[in-house]
Amino acid sequence: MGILPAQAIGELAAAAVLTADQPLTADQIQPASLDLRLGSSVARVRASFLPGARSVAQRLEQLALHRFNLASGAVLETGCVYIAEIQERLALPARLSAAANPKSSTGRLDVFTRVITDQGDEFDAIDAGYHGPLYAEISPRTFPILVRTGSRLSQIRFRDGQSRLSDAELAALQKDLTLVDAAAASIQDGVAVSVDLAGFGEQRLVGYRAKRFTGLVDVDRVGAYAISDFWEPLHADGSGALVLDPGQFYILASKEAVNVPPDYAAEMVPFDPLVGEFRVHYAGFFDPGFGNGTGGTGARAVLEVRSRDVPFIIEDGQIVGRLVYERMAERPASLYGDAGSNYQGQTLKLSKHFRAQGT
Ligand SMILES: Nc1ccn([C@H]2C[C@H](O)[C@@H](COP(=O)(O)OP(=O)(O)OP(=O)(O)O)O2)c(=O)n1
Repeated sequence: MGILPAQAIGELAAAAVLTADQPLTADQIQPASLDLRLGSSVARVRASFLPGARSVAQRLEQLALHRFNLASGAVLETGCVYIAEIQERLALPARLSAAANPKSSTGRLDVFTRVITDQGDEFDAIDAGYHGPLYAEISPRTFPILVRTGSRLSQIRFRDGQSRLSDAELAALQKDLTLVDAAAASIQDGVAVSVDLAGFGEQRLVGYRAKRFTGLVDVDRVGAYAISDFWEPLHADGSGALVLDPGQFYILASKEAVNVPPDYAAEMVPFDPLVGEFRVHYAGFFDPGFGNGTGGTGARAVLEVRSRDVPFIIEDGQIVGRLVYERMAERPASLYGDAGSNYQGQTLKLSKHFRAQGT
C-alpha cells in the first residue's frame, strides 16, 4: 500500500502497465513520480472540458478549432487552451490509481496544466484500473511558451490503495522527524503552510511579480533567461503585508522549511477558506527526500500566487496551504536531492529557466 517509488515505476514499464512509442528515459523517473512527455499532436480548443461519457478524441472532433504538430516545436499563447497528446499510455490493474500534477517548473512559469483521460470526470485524477491514453490541457497564463514533442510539463504518481496519514499520525511524525520547522505546527487535515513576507537576505526579497508582454520561454532551456526580463523583484516594506493585484502572478515562499522524510511523499493543497480570494500554487507534489539532507534546515516551499477578481492583502505568516503526507509503498532507491535536482535547499527560487542576475 502506498505511493509507488522509482523502482516500482520502472517495473510498471517492464510489465506494460505503462507504455509509450518511445521507450521511457531514465531521467523521467523521479523518486515518487514519472514525468509525462508531450506527444506530437495538439489541438487548440475554445474552452476547457471534461470528457464525461465520451473519449477525449471524440470531444476533440467537436471542440478542436485547429490542430498542429509539435515535432519541430510550437508556441502556446497566453489565454488560450490547448489539448496535447501525451506519449505515455496506461493499462492500470484494478488496485492501482494515479494522480497527476504540473511539475514544479511548470507551476513556477504560471502554465496551467491538467491531465485528462477518456471518460474522465475529474482533472488530474486517474481511476484505478484505467486503460487508455492521457492528454494534457495546457493554458499559459503569463508567459507564452515554446514546447515540442518530448517536453515535460506534468508528472504522475501511482497509488496502490490509500495511504494518507491521519492528523494524529502527522502529529507523531512532526514530533519525531520535524515535517515543518514551525514552533507550533498547526495540524488539521494536513500540516499548515504559511507565507513569508519578512523577506530573505540583506535586500529583504519577498518574492517576484511576473512582467506582462514578455518574450517566450522555451520550457526545455535551463538557465537561459535573465530574471529582469520576466520578473520584478518585491522587497519587504516593513508593513508585513503584500497587496496582490488581480490578474498578476506572484512567486512567494513559505515561512516554514519543509521536510519530506524518505518513506513519505507529500502534496500541497489549497487552504480552503481562501479558495475564493486567491489561488496558491498549481504544482503540489513534494518528493521523498525534499528538504532532507540540508543540515536540518529543510527547504522552503514555493508558492505560486494569483489574486482573483479584487485586490487582496496577504499578511506575513498567513496560512495559505496544507501539506498532506502519504506513505510510500517502499523507500525509493534514490531520493530528491541525490542528483540533478533543481530545487533542493531552496529559499526563494524561480523556475530553472531563469539565471541569477549577472551570471
Ligand atoms: N509548490 C511547490 C512544489 C514543489 N516544490 C518542490 C518539491 C519537489 O520535490 C521539488 C521538485 O518538484 P518537481 O519534481 O515537480 O520539479 P521539477 O521536475 O520541475 O524539477 P526537478 O528538475 O528539480 O525535479 O520542488 C516546491 O518547493 N514548491
